[in-house]
Amino acid sequence: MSDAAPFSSVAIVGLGLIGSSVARGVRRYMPGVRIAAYDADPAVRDTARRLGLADNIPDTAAEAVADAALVILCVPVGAMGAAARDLAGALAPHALVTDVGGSKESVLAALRAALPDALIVPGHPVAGTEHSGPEAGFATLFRGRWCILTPDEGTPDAPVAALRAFWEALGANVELMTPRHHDRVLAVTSHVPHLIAYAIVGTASDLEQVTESEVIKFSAGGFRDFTRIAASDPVMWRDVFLNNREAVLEILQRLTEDVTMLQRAIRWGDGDALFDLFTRTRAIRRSIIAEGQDDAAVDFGRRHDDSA
Ligand SMILES: NC(=O)c1ccc[n+]([C@@H]2O[C@H](COP(=O)([O-])OP(=O)(O)OC[C@H]3O[C@@H](n4cnc5c(N)ncnc54)[C@H](O)[C@@H]3O)[C@@H](O)[C@H]2O)c1
Ligand SMILES: O=C(O)C(=O)C[C@]1(C(=O)O)C=C[C@@H](O)C=C1
Repeated sequence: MSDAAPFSSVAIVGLGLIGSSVARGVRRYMPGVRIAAYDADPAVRDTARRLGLADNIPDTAAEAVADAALVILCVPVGAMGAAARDLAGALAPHALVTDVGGSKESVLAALRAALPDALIVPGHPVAGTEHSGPEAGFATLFRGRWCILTPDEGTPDAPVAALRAFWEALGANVELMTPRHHDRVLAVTSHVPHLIAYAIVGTASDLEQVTESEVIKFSAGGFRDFTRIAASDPVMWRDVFLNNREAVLEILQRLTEDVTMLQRAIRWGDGDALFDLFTRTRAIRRSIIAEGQDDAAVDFGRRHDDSA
């Protein structure tokens, strides 16, 4: 185990974009930490073995987690319960169980129900791409990104500190919040934006007056950016919406009111209302960049820079 590594052995369950990025990150930033991994899909296990993502990739989840000090569930949020049930009775004593799911309240409930005696500290690295699968991951995915942990109030400090140190070793900045607050924040910053992208790309492809070839031909700029988001994994996003229903519906209601306001401004030629809103939104974009959080370009560089 390297000096900095907070866990001597980790088991990763689910070897898609996020699981394979964690595996690559552990190899690069915590050399010496033993990695075991499992994926329910045999083809993914084969690919992961070929890529050398872990020291051991057995054919059952129970074997993968048997000796792990940290178990990280990296499966779609709707599969968390099933993945956790596969581990029941197989966890090492004192193992810490965490996850990377994009919604937290329902995931925590599913993990608790499946593993009532386990020490669980849920997590969510707010970093990703529109790609999925074991070949899409890269070691630097979490660098400079936030990772949100949502421990219970009663959780002892030591495991939370160890998990914080783990994500920091992968390059992330860590913040703690309640699962409920997480779900409300992410509904605004991630979930509804994805829904809007899915909706506009679906609308464009349904338009009768504009042919599909025109949509493709003229998809520069704005629409093209939406198509990147709308190419994100259908299973992952179906599960996120079904598991963060309440917060997403609340934000959608607010959005609908704001869109109606814009409709009215356009109809009545209220240029000031449009100008004021667009000025405010431009300022938000600029403050995100000033905080170093915009990095389509940086990310592109990272992915191409990443030899792992
Ligand atoms: N993609 C992103 O941008 C992103 C970012 C942050 C967090 N997340 C979260 O990470 C999780 C994984 O997302 P991803 O993008 O890596 O998805 P992915 O589709 O790339 O990988 C998911 C993997 O989980 C496996 N799997 C499904 N059910 C399983 C089970 N019961 N047991 C074992 N393996 C199982 C699948 O075979 C697949 O290989 C999701 O919960 C998602 O919300 C995703
Ligand atoms: O950059 C992207 O492609 C993402 O969609 C990443 C993104 C996000 O919305 O910011 C997507 C889902 C997550 O759970 C966390 C991060």
